[in-house]
Amino acid sequence: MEAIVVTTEPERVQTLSEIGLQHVPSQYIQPLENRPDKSRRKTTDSGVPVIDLFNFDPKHSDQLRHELRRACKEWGSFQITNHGVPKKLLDDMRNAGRSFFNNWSMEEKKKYSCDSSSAASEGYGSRMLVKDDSVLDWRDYFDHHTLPLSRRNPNRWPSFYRDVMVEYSNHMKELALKLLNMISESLSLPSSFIEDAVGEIYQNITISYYPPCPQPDLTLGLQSHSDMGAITLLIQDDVEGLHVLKDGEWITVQPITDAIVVILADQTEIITNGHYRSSQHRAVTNAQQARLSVATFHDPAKSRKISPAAHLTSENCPARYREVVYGDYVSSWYTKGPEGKRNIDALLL
Ligand SMILES: O=C(O)CCC(=O)C(=O)O
Ligand SMILES: [Fe+2]
Repeated sequence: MEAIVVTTEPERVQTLSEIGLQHVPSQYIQPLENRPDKSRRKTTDSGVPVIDLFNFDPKHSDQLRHELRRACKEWGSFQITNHGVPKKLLDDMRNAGRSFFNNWSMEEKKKYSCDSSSAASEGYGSRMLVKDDSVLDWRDYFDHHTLPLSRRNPNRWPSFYRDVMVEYSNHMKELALKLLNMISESLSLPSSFIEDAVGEIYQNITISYYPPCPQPDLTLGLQSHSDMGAITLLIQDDVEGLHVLKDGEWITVQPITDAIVVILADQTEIITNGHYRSSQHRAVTNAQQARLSVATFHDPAKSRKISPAAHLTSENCPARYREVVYGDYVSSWYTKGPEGKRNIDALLL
């Protein structure tokens, strides 16, 4: 007998927030061990590294490779300044997201709804995973398929920000490739090594909107995970909420208006044979203010095979990860859920 699948449109978190609930619905309550526990959160110590890129001036490249090496080894995430992306473009992108989430009616927004029954579908949604027994994130988002051009269809995006999105996509791709090249060099690999291993870049841009939450201590804006692809470039507004895990402690990534947060993702960990680790991160909520971030993901094609660089393996340092077809990795992430870094751990030899 064929199963009957009821696909009711899921509730948007913004609606729950705006009707003024005192208590969040039970599906949003995290198990005790995942709740943001303030006593375990360091805020005073040195935060994630902030690296000045000096607009890629070759005068600074030795120093830069050194700083990148440290940040990638010890953190897997860092902030960059003087990255060459116009500050106005960062603001335009944030303002585009704010206008959509704050100024559009729910009816207008829902015209752009993603297909909630399939993973990673483009558009406006709330639920990230396909499985429906997982705790829900206190987040709404709008995902855009931006690259390669064959999967870009700006008609699926609100017309008022199409030009901004295209310009932002171009700048982020260029920056991501420059960073991957420097990251390769920082491991004494040929400069294009990671870029070549990843192949054609698949880029998605996700605007995340975290409405105020009446019970921030019980919920997460986005559960703990590492990103699946190669490298993520993220901008946030001035509301704190992004945490990265470092030596068992959750560290707040302090908002810096003109900086871009770089997050190494799982395929970079595999390619570098674990010399560089992907960063485990999460977003928390707060009761007062909505928070907005824009994450740009750079991933391999689904058919791409990813494996550790031969240069980084030897008799003393054998390959630590099994080769994986990227599309299989993505399917397992969406069906099992990220649960921290469980997916990449499953590839460990
Ligand atoms: O909103 C944030 O700061 C984090 C977003 C994120 O980690 C993601 O979309 O993968
Ligand atoms: Fe992420």
